[in-house]
Amino acid sequence: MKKVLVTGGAGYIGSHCCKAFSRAGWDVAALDNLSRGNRAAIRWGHLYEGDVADTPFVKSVLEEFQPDIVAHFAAFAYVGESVEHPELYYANNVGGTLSLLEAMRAEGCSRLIFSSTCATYGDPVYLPIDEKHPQQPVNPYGWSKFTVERMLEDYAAAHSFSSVILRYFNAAGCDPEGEIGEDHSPETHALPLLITAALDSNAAFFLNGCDFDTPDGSAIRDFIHVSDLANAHVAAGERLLEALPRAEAFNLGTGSGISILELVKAVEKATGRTISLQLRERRTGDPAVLVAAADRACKDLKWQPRQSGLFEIIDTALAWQRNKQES
Ligand SMILES: NC(=O)c1ccc[n+]([C@@H]2O[C@H](COP(=O)([O-])OP(=O)(O)OC[C@H]3O[C@@H](n4cnc5c(N)ncnc54)[C@H](O)[C@@H]3O)[C@@H](O)[C@H]2O)c1
Ligand SMILES: O=c1ccn([C@@H]2O[C@H](COP(=O)(O)OP(=O)(O)O[C@H]3O[C@H](CO)[C@@H](O)[C@H](O)[C@H]3O)[C@@H](O)[C@H]2O)c(=O)[nH]1
Repeated sequence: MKKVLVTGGAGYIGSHCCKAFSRAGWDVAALDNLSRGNRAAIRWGHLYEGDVADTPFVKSVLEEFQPDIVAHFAAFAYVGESVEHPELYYANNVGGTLSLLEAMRAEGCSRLIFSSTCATYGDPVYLPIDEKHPQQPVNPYGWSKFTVERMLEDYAAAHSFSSVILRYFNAAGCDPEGEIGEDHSPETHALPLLITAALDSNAAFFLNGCDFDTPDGSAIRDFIHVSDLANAHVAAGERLLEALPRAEAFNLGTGSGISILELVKAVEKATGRTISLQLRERRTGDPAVLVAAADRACKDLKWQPRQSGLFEIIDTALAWQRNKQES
């Protein structure tokens, strides 16, 4: 049986990937320190509880589980926090990944899927953004992920590492079967906060800037359903088993941009409620528009977003949040 070790497997995207790999017949184990994840999200395979930066621990996990590949999600992932505390991002995202790579090298495991981001591109110089677009991050989070991408290219050249770098646009939505979802504390992402503002009449949604150079003044993002992202990882895993020592990058998005104000209206429509909207300053490090060209993933990974219609994204996220409120 093919085996995948999922770092960050108790987190939002990592847990959905554990489910997708398991469904596809892989033996799955998660490695997570639960700093930002949830034990309840571990439903497919064993949890090795610990830190990716703990090299002896990671080596012992690799030795015991003997994965064919590692899917590396464990990281800090908030743009705003990275601007205020860059040290956390360089330590965990860059330092943690370096420790992981060294543990893998010591144990003879040389295939990795890496969770990267459209935040490595910075402010777009053309749209939609393809993989050849210049990478000029505008926040420390983006720089931390860009640095790891460079590390993976160097490890491919020097140490025969094979990696697939997946640059996600905005992950959203929840498992359509309701088994897992998005559970951050505190939550900072636009869609779950909008749903909370719709369901709870005491909550408001704070719009970060309405003076972007976009048709309605709010930022535009490319929302991709988390289950579509998960399926791309399974395709990447299969490709890695055959791969040459190189680092290949793929964008994962839909190619359609949605403004945050359009998202507000769509959540109001889905819930039948009015959202109390308050304006505040732009968040530092926030590009106006991020929209993907994902043709390379469609061609080489034979991947298509199939569940990323806005209705489906909101519907699955809403079902998850309603269920959480009731339990
Ligand atoms: N959410 C998005 O829209 C998005 C977009 C692009 C890229 N990404 C990337 O995808 C990955 C997953 O994002 P997410 O939204 O699921 O985040 P998340 O915070 O829900 O999950 C991250 C998981 O990693 C764990 N973790 C963090 N540091 C660790 C460490 N040092 N050792 C062990 N475990 C550790 C946390 O406990 C958590 O369970 C991240 O690498 C993120 O940068 C996310
Ligand atoms: O209360 C809020 C929350 C968000 N936003 C705005 O909504 C947009 C989307 O924000 P958010 O949902 O926080 O996503 P991003 O900041 O785009 O970051 C996510 O998407 C990135 C890719 O774009 C990933 O790299 C990150 O890990 C992930 O957190 C941004 O313009 C935010 O300023 C608000 O206006 N109010």
